Amino acid sequence: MTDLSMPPTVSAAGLTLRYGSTAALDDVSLRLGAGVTGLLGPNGAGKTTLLRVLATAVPADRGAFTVLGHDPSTTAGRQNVRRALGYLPQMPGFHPDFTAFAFVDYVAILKEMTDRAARHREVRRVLDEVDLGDVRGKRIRRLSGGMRQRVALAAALVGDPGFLVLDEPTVGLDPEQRMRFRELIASAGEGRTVLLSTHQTEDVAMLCHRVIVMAGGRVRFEGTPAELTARADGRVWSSAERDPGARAGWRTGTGSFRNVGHPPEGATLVEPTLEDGYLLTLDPSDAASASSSEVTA
Ligand SMILES: Nc1ncnc2c1ncn2[C@@H]1O[C@H](COP(=O)(O)OP(=O)(O)OP(=O)(O)O)[C@@H](O)[C@H]1O
Repeated sequence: MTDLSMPPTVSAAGLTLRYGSTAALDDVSLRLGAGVTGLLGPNGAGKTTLLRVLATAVPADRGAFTVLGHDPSTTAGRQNVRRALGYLPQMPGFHPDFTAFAFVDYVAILKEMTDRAARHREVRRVLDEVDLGDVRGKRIRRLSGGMRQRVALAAALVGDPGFLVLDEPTVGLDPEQRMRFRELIASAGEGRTVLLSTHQTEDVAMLCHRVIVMAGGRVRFEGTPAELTARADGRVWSSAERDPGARAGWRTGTGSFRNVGHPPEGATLVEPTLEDGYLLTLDPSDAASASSSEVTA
């Protein structure tokens, strides 16, 4: 479990990054501890930008952060952050003619593993860890989408980094592959800090200890998945017809409507999901939600 009474492994304060008039990051502060933290937000919320800043791929205009005590504002500190880091970017750029082994080996060379025998042992170890030991000699273009994502995860795991940054790793995977990937992320989160950006609220509900919601470059919520779900307590109800007062409402498989918003007097309340809490947190017209989702950390 993430225990934030322990010193955080990653700590950021006031991160701000603008692209022209767009604030991709607007005064973002956060603390991450061991375990998997989910990062949710709509398209353009700033998730990828935050991950790229924390992975030292792009510098912030303002603000500061540390990873496992290393401060990337100096050259030496940045090098130490990179050594402590595994990064699975949104579009892992692998050459399709590489074999899985050759690609991960290439990443290991970039990670300064100069001893060939030790490096090859490490490449075999991480490929075994993601269950690709049997296909390590196969060319990447002959692997399925799920296997390619596992190759990218293996590359991120080279050197056993203490901080793992995963940018939408389950996008485009079928349910079975996604489930397999969840297992791998969960085991990767044992004893290390993982920040997982995703559009899948299910991923967050099933595997994260903590969740951060971003929108418009700002952190809108930070807490546990149960706390995010609880934001929709008393806000989801069923009805025979679509309730015109609902923020969202749809007919379910049973024929009744499921509504999210402010229920009318006497409504039949139903159990909320994490997705309901997430949607209400994002709703700018929802005053109750907006005020209590303010993050002070
Ligand atoms: N290199 C760039 N140049 C200009 N604008 C950018 C650049 N990178 C990001 N942005 C803008 O910054 C904002 C945040 O983008 P970002 O990719 O971080 O969002 P996101 O939450 O990861 O979105 P998605 O879920 O679609 O990946 C968006 O408005 C985006 O258009």
